[in-house]
Amino acid sequence: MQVPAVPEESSEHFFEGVEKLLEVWFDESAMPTGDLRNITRNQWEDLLRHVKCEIISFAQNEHIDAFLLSESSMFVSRRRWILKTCGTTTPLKCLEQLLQLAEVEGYSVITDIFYSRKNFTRPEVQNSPHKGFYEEVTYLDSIFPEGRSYCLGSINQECWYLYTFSRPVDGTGGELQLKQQQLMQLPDPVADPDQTIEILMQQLDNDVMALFSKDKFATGQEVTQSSGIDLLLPQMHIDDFLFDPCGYSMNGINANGEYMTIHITPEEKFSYVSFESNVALDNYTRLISQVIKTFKPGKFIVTIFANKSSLAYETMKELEIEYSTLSNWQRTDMQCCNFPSYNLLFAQYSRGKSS
Ligand SMILES: C[S@+](CC[C@H](N)C(=O)[O-])C[C@H]1O[C@@H](n2cnc3c(N)ncnc32)[C@H](O)[C@@H]1O
Repeated sequence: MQVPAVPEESSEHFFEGVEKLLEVWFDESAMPTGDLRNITRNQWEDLLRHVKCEIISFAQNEHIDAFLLSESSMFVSRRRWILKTCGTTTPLKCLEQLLQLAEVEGYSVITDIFYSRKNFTRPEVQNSPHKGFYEEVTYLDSIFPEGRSYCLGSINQECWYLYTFSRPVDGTGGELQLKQQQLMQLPDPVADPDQTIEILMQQLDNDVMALFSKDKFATGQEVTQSSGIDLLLPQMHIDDFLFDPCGYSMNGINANGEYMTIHITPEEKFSYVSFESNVALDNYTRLISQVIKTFKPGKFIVTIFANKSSLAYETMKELEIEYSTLSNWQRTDMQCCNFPSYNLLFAQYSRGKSS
């Protein structure tokens, strides 16, 4: 596979590892036989032209299609679409085409949308409508007038932006449908996994980052095994890619339709690693520790979205113990938010001076 060359944003080499993450869920009640996976590869390629990225690899199972992109990943399941792209890509620009393609599948109502990203390292090199969060919100508001936008963390230092809209659960379908289901003893229609953890890491260990380069390994598969990425969630079927001269991306999918995805920008001056998964665990503390031990960041952000209220709070309590004042980690921020159908944990850590 011929991967396009990294776009030069200025004479000094720089790559923005920080991704823009877009997740859209469609209402299936009007079209129970609808399926976003009927959208063809050509249609996805056409849609991704608006984003300015390309498909470089593909894997699937009976629940989920996983595309590895020249700038990160796209996951397609029956009624949920996820696009994660880095660099100077423009993911919001494909939204209107996505809605048209979904409508052909019978999906005309969105139940949830999440758009999120960490603050960029170099916002000035981004393209419209991603030149700033206000511009992104204005663009999203023109499509989803009821969306809400938030900033977690410190607006003048490290932060994480979120734009979200959830269709209210009211008599127009949600609550009524649920009551009818309970009366008829039908299973909950929301069978798809409904939690997402992201760990966004920076200032990574040089020796670990040196692994993700063509100097050390020829293929993604070799570096997946040597780095220990294959041990993080062992049930995942992995599709990986090692960029030339450096850089790494992987998608993992399992038999339950859950996914994981890791993207690595190893260049020392702007090193960045992201880990994301919707794997259902009762508590994420062990997974977080394993990811941190694998990549050895100098600072990281954790976000957990879950519609099970206990999950975010339990993990929050344990994180407080694991990364307490007794360890070398300093918690710079921690916030917990209740949204209409989800709870969100946001926590930010950096290594203490002594470590
Ligand atoms: C696509 S990967 C992973 C991006 C991801 N968002 C992350 O976490 O950093 C980006 C890394 O691959 C390198 N790279 C090499 N060739 C590339 C290409 N054709 N397109 C994008 N990145 C490339 C970049 O310099 C960077 O280190």
